[in-house]
Amino acid sequence: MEGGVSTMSFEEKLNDWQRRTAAATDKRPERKSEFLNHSDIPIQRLYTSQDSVQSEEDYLQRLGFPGEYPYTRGIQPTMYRTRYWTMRQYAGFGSAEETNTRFRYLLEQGQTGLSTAFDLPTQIGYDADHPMSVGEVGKVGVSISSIVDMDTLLNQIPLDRVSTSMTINAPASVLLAMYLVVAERQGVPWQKVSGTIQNDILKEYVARGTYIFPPKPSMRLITDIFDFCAREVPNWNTISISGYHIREAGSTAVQEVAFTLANAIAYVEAATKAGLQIDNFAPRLSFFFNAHNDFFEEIAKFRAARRMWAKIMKERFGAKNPRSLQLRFHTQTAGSTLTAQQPDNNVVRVTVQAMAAVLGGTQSLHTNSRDEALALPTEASARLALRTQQILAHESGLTDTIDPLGGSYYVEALTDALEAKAWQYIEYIDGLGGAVEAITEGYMQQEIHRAAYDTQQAIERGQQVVVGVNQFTTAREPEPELLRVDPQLGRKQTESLAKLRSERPVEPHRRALAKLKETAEGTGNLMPVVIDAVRAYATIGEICDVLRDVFGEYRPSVF
Ligand SMILES: C[C@H](C(=O)O)C(=O)SCCNC(=O)CCNC(=O)[C@H](O)C(C)(C)COP(=O)(O)OP(=O)(O)OC[C@H]1O[C@@H](n2cnc3c(N)ncnc32)[C@H](O)[C@@H]1OP(=O)(O)O
Repeated sequence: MEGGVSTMSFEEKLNDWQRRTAAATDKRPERKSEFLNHSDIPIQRLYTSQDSVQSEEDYLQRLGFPGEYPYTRGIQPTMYRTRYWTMRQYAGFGSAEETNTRFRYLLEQGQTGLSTAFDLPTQIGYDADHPMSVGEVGKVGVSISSIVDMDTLLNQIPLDRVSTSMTINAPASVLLAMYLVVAERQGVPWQKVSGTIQNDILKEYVARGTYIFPPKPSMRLITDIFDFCAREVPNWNTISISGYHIREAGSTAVQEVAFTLANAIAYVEAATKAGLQIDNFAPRLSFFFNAHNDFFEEIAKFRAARRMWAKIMKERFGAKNPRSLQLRFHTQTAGSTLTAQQPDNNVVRVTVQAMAAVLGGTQSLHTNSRDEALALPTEASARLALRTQQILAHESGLTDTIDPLGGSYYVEALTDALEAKAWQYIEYIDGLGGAVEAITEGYMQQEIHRAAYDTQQAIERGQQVVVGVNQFTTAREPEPELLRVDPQLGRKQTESLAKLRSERPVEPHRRALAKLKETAEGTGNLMPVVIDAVRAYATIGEICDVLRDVFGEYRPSVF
């Protein structure tokens, strides 16, 4: 020290602080000997400029400006200053009529997009009157067997103004066909229709389970949709490549990003191999991520995923259209973190998770309802979940500047760390021959199971606190009011299907299914023939049965 002015460099001062602090912890130890997040990334005591952006050049390379490559700070130049994310609550139960009522209620309450939950029979391509459907009709979502149900579901919903997401995978082409036929009946041109189908079969094999066909024909169905929509339904998001379910199955945040992007690479490869031009279909690929509990890790995850996708599309696939490089994603708060105990605590969890999604730059958001660990949400709890988003958008100030946590020493360091670890997985999966191979061998499944097991152990040992479950428990609380699905629905749907089958014109129906079979056996695009089958009142079960006959069914190995 000379004249009171320190001559120590920043680094020396920092090292000095580290030494002094470490010495102090000898007397008063920190809560844990090591702070590791769920992805096994060590969390330092302190982050400084040394861990973050190093220079203006480094900033331009790694962060860039919003709306510009590599999109770390967001895909839109103005983000929420121009338009909030779409508030898109996942909803559906019972009959098409009941779900239509819920849809219209949510829109009246200020929701800005729709998202459809289908029941299990619909998701695996069985009609409501199939023996496999008994006991499941309308349970986890709405029951849709034919265009008649779809017409009711979308009654008085203006399809040229409201965008609709449909969580449908193996039979995605059938539900998309139904949606387009309803639009046609409403007089809305397909050019004006917008929405998303999940259509992500690879994660069904890995984590979610509603597959029908083996990988090869499934990839064909998906590629056919990319191709058809690029020409006929240009505003339709043809796939929602989902890390959400991978995370719900117990993966880490790093695995969620890595496996999702590995699956996305497989879809792009399948489509380019089928002769599609990358910049024709890539702008309509979309993503779906989980917003879990670790606030900063989640924000970093979204930012890392965006940067990685931009690099993958530019460097690996040579995409030129900026829209092909932009990772656009929907987020849902983590269902697996909701607890049946003390359900009001879930409102707090959901708020924190939703904040992470917003600070991570999501395009669309579902906030879970407080009672979802117990049943499908009641109207009141669905409204509260929507209000949570509205409060974040309109009251919190989170939306007034772009990427408010950009430049945070910690968030930037964590973004880099997540990215580095996710690339390691992607390289490993490339080495196995890609995502389809990795899934067939059970690699992703085993990695997820290992992470899920570790979490469960940590919770059971009390190392990971779940408020109200393994700490801060209370005596039993009163049961909240729950939504119950009409137990008579299966019978009612069976009756209406019998009526449809007896009233529809026989010949067009027969011809449409014969044409579908012929096309499935050949190589033509399946979308136009599925649409014709829907127009001829073929049901989802009938269409999927034709495809089952030609394609066979997927039987998973046990991992
Ligand atoms: C758990 C459960 C289960 O397992 O069953 C599930 O799966 S539930 C799964 C539920 N899944 C979902 O709900 C998936 C939802 N996904 C989507 O909505 C989509 O795929 C999405 C993520 C791309 C979001 O699409 P979106 O239409 O809501 O939002 P977008 O961001 O595309 O915005 C709509 C239009 O506004 C434009 N726009 C947006 N923000 C700005 C801005 N700041 N400045 C200028 N323009 C803007 C966009 O470019 C776009 O126009 P243009 O189009 O012209 O560019």
